[in-house]
Amino acid sequence: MPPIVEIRDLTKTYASGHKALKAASLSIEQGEILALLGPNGAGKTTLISIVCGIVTPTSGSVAVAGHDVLRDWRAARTAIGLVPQEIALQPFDRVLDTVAFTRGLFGMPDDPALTERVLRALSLWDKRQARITELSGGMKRRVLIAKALIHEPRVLFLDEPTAGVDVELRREMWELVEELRAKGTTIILTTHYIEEAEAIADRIGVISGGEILLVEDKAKLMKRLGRKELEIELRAPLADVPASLGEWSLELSSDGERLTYNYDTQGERTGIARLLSDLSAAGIVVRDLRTKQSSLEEIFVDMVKERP
Ligand SMILES: Nc1ncnc2c1ncn2[C@@H]1O[C@H](COP(=O)(O)OP(=O)(O)OP(=O)(O)O)[C@@H](O)[C@H]1O
Repeated sequence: MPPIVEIRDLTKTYASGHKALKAASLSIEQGEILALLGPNGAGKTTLISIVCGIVTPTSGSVAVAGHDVLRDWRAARTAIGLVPQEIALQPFDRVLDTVAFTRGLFGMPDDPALTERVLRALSLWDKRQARITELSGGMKRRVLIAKALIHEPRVLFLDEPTAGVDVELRREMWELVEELRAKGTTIILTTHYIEEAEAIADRIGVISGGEILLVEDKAKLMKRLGRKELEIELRAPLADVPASLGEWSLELSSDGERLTYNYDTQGERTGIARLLSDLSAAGIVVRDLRTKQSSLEEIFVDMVKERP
């Protein structure tokens, strides 16, 4: 199946001269949940805004459900729902009208049964006659989601859906995202919360300084997260790693006093017992051992730190 969203060599230079995106490319498969992780100012909102037709790209192309977002913008827009970061709602409108009106904006006839389904799914049905101003922040955010879903988009963009929301509501949102995906909706969310990406995404994309640094299957990334380091402190410094230990791919510190062994915690065996016996057979005396696990957070921070 062709990707539902195809982003190719997308760049955006704002009028200020700021390069918010530098040749970003990304393919999003139908039915997946992709989390875009990145620090403030990385270019996440710019990327989403271009896909949704709110910002014009400087160069590159984006197609949604096979429709170019510039040439064929109407068809592309119909395939997309966007839940923006900022809560922008008319304070005195009623919940039901706000949501139903949005469907009209897409040139679609009113569908009271669908409106009820969407509002019920978001626990807003009891509040349908409330004015926006009478709602809590979390409820307002759910109204934004209802507005984004009411024209039955195939792709839903959530720009930091749980920023400033309490833990309980955050979990409710995650469940909702999972339900939508089960119905076949493709979901792209941006987030600062690594645990959010871990909890719900199928794939994780890391963006920093306008570049997509990595897009990887979460399970694979978790495997990488599962890597551990064993630091072996030696009684006497080594000039080189002996050839008999070649199979272990050990790294020797520049002062020759430490060896580092990387291993996969999810593998059946770590090999540490055999490594220690091989070290002893090579006449190497170990003074101390330390293990260190790299977390997704560390991987993320390291990747992002290397960029300007
Ligand atoms: N309209 C604009 N004019 C000029 N610069 C802009 C404009 N919009 C965004 N930028 C700049 O582009 C860069 C990327 O911004 P963007 O909002 O895409 O980042 P982000 O990854 O969504 O950040 P955050 O996590 O803070 O929401 C930032 O440096 C921002 O200041």
